[in-house]
Amino acid sequence: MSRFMERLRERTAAGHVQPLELALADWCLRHGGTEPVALAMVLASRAVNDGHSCLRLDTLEPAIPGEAPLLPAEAFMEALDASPLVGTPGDAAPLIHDGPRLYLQRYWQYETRLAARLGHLLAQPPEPVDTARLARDGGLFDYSWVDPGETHWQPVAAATALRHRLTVISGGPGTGKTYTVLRLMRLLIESAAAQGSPAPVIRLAAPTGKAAARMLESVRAGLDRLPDAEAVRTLLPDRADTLHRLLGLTQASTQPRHHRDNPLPADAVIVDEASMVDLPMMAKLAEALPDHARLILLGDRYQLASVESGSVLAELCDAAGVNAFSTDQHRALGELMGDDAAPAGATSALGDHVVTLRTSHRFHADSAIGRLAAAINTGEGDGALAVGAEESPDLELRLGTTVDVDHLVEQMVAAYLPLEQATDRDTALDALEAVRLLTATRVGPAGSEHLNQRIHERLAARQGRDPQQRWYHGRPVMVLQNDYRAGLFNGDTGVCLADGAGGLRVWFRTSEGARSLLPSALPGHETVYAMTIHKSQGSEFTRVTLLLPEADTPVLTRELLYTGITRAREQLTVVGPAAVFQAGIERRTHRESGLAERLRGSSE
Ligand SMILES: Nc1ncnc2c1ncn2[C@@H]1O[C@H](COP(=O)(O)OP(=O)(O)OP(=O)(O)O)[C@@H](O)[C@H]1O
Repeated sequence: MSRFMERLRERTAAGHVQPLELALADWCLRHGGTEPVALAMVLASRAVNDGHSCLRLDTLEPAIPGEAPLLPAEAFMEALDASPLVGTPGDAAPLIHDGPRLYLQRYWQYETRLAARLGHLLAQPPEPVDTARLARDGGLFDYSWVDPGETHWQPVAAATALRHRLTVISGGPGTGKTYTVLRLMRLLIESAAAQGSPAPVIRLAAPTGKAAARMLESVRAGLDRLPDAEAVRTLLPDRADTLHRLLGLTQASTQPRHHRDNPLPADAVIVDEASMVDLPMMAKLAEALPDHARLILLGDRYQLASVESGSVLAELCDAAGVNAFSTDQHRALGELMGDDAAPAGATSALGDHVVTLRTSHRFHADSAIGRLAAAINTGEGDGALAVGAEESPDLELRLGTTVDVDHLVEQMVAAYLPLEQATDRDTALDALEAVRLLTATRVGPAGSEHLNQRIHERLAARQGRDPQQRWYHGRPVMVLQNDYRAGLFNGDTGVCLADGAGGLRVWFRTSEGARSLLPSALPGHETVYAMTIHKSQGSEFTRVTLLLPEADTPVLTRELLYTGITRAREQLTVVGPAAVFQAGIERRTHRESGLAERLRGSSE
C-alpha cells in the first residue's frame, strides 16, 4: 500500500477522514488516478458534505485533512489537469475543473443545469398582467400603515412577480410573504378571467411536510380575511405539497417523474421556506418547470442554508442586493405606484427579481425578539446584548459564564406537562407547538440528545412512570426519515396519545389535516422535547428556549442563531455563556458555489 493510502487509512481510523472519502480515494487510484487526484476527490467530496457545491482551488491547501500539504499548490494543479479523471466543463470525467473551482461531476451538472434554467426564467418575460390594482387606490393592499414617501414593499413584490418569471420574495417571520402571494394569486386568476383564458394552475410547495402544512394553513387563514374573494376562492390552490411529492420523487429513484421532457402541469409554482431547498432539489424543480411558468420563491435570506449542499436562496439574494432595482424596473414601478415606488440602484440583473419585505406584522416594531433578530443579522453583538438587558415581556437573555442545566430541565418539565395532561387530540397538537427547547448541537452536554434524555427521565419520575417505557400518552416524537407511503417526512413532529381503547396512536398535523399512525408503523423517529435548530427550520413555536453550547463551536453561526430565535412567536429565552453567544453572532456561514457567477454570465 502506498504511503499516501496508509496515511489516509490512519486518518480515517482516527475519525478525521470519512470512510466514503477513503473509498473514493481508493477508487481513484485503482482507476488510473494519481495521489493528487485521489486527494482532490477526498477534498471535493468533503466540500459537498460541508454544504459547498464545489471546492475553491485558488485558496486550497492540497493536504490530507490535519496533515502537511502533499505537494505545492502549483504542482497539485498541474497533476489534476494532466489526469483523465479530471475534465473540463462538458466532459464526462468524475471531477470537473471549471475556472477556480473543482466539482464532483454530479454537482457540476446540478449547478450548470440550474443556472441554465434560471437564466431562461430571467431572460423571458411572462405574458403581461395588469398591475393597476396593486396601486394605492387599487384596494388590494392596505397602504394605511405605510408613511407617505415610504415604499410599500408588499405590492412591489407582487408587481415584481407579475412582471417576471423568476421572483424571490424574502422576509423574516410575519413580514407578509403569504399575504402578498395570496393577492398575487388573485391577480393572476382575475387577469386570466378578464382575458377569457382558463384559470392558471398554481401549485404551492415547500421542502418539508411540516412547512407545506404551515403554508396551506396560512394561505387559508389569509383567504378568510381577504375581502370579496368569493369568486377566486374555488380557483385558488387548496393543497400544498412537499417538493418531493410535487416533482414525483420516490424513495426508489433520484430521477423525478416531472423533468425537462415531462414538465409539471403548472403555470406558477410558489415555494415557501425556500432557504431550506438544496442545490440538487432546486435544480430538479427548475428543470421540471414548463417554459411559460412563473417560479416564485418565498423565504428568509438570513436563515440557515439547506442541510444538504448549496444555499441557492441566499446566493440569489446576495447577488441581487437588498431591493436594488434597475432604472427600468424603477420606472415601471414608479408609473404604477407614484411616490411609493422603490428606489433604483441595481448592482446585478438579478436585482429586479428579488424583493425583501422589511416590516413584520407579527412582532411590533418595538418587539425585543424582532430587534434581537435585527441586531444578530447585522452582526452587532453588543447591540444584541443591549436588547437583552432591557426589561421585556417577550425576551430573556439568561447569559452568564456557566449554565444551570438542572434548573433548565425542571423548567422544561413544567412546560411539557400540558402535553401529558391533554385529553383531546387538538389540545395535544396545540401543546406540541406551544413550547420547544432548541439546541445548537445534537451531541454534548448542551446537545439535544442529552437534554431529551434528561427531560424524559424527570418527566417520568414526576408522573410516576417507568423511564424505560418508550411509548406513553404525551410523548412528542420527530420523524427522522422520509416515508412516502406514510406521508411523513424528515422533521415532522407528532404526539403519542391514548386512543381511549387501551391503545396508543401517534398524531401528526399535515397539510391534509390531522392523521394518526400506530407507534409500530412509524418510520425512524426520536423523542423531541429538545431539537436542534437545524431540525426546527420551517417550524414556529409560541415559546422557545434556546440553549447555547457550553463552549464556542464552528457550528454556531449568525444564521443558526437568527434561525433559532425567529422560531419564537411570542416568547424567547436564550440560555448559555455570553462569550459563546457573541462568538456565534460574529461567525458567518460561507458556502462555495459558482451559481451567482454563472447567472451573471448568462444575463450579460
Ligand atoms: N399589509 C398587511 N396589512 C395587514 N396585515 C398584514 C399585512 N401583511 C401581513 N399581515 C398579517 O400579518 C400576519 C403575518 O403575515 P404572513 O403570514 O403573510 O407572513 P409570512 O411572511 O408569510 O410569515 P411566515 O414567515 O410565518 O411564513 C398575518 O396575520 C397577515 O394577515
